[in-house]
Amino acid sequence: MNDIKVAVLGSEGVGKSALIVRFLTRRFIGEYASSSECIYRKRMSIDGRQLNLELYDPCSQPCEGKSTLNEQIHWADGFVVVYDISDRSSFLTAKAIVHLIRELHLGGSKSRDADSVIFLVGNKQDLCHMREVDREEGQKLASEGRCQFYELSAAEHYQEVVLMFSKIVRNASLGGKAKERRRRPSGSKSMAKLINNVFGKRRKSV
Ligand SMILES: Nc1nc2c(ncn2[C@@H]2O[C@H](COP(=O)(O)OP(=O)(O)OP(=O)(O)O)[C@@H](O)[C@H]2O)c(=O)[nH]1
Repeated sequence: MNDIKVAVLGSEGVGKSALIVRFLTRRFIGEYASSSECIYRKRMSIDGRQLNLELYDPCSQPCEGKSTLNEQIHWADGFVVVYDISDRSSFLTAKAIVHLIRELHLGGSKSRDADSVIFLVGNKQDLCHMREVDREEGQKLASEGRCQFYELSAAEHYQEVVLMFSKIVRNASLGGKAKERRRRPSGSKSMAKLINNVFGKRRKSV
C-alpha cells in the first residue's frame, strides 16, 4: 500500500491545524493545541487505490525535538503552504516557504509533476472584510512558484477543504516518487489524541 506524506506549512496562527482537523473530523472547533508537532494518519481510497496518508502539522512554538523546515521539506511528498488572507506577513512567509520547497525538494524541476505537489492556500476567506492579501497576489505567487492556488475558509468551507486535501494526496501519489525516506519529523498522533487535543482547549469564537 502507498504511503503518502503531506506537510502543512505556514506561519503561526494561519489555520494549519484548523484545516487538518476539518479534513479529518469534519469539525471546525476554533482552538487547537499547538505545543507539539505531530503527524496524523488516515487511510484513504483514491481512484480505487488504498493509501496511507500521513499529514504533518508543525509546531510554531519552540518544542522538544522540533524538526527544521528543511527536514520537513525533505520528508514530504506534497505540500500545503498556508497563509491567512487577513495577515500580510503570513503571505510573505508562505512566499519564502514556496521558494524553499522548489529549491530543496524539487531541485528547481520544471516538470508538470513538480508543479502539482505544492498547493498554496489563502485561508480565512470568511475574514475578507479584513483582507490584507488580494486574491490576485495569491494567484500571482502561485503562478511564479508553479503551485496550485486555493482561497478558502477552514471555518466555513468544509467541501473545499476536503477537495483540496484529496487533490494534493492524489497528485502526490501520482508523482510516483520512490524517493529514499529521510528522517521524518518527530511526533505522531492517533485520532483519539487528535480529538483530545481539539476538545482539550478552550473554544474560541471567530
Ligand atoms: N475566522 C477564521 N478563523 C480561523 C480559520 N481557520 C483557523 N482560524 C482560527 O485561527 C486561529 C489559529 O488557528 P490554528 O489552526 O491553531 O493555526 P495554526 O496555523 O495551526 O497555528 P500554530 O499551531 O500556532 O502554528 C484559531 O483561533 C482558529 O480558530 C478560518 O478559516 N476562519
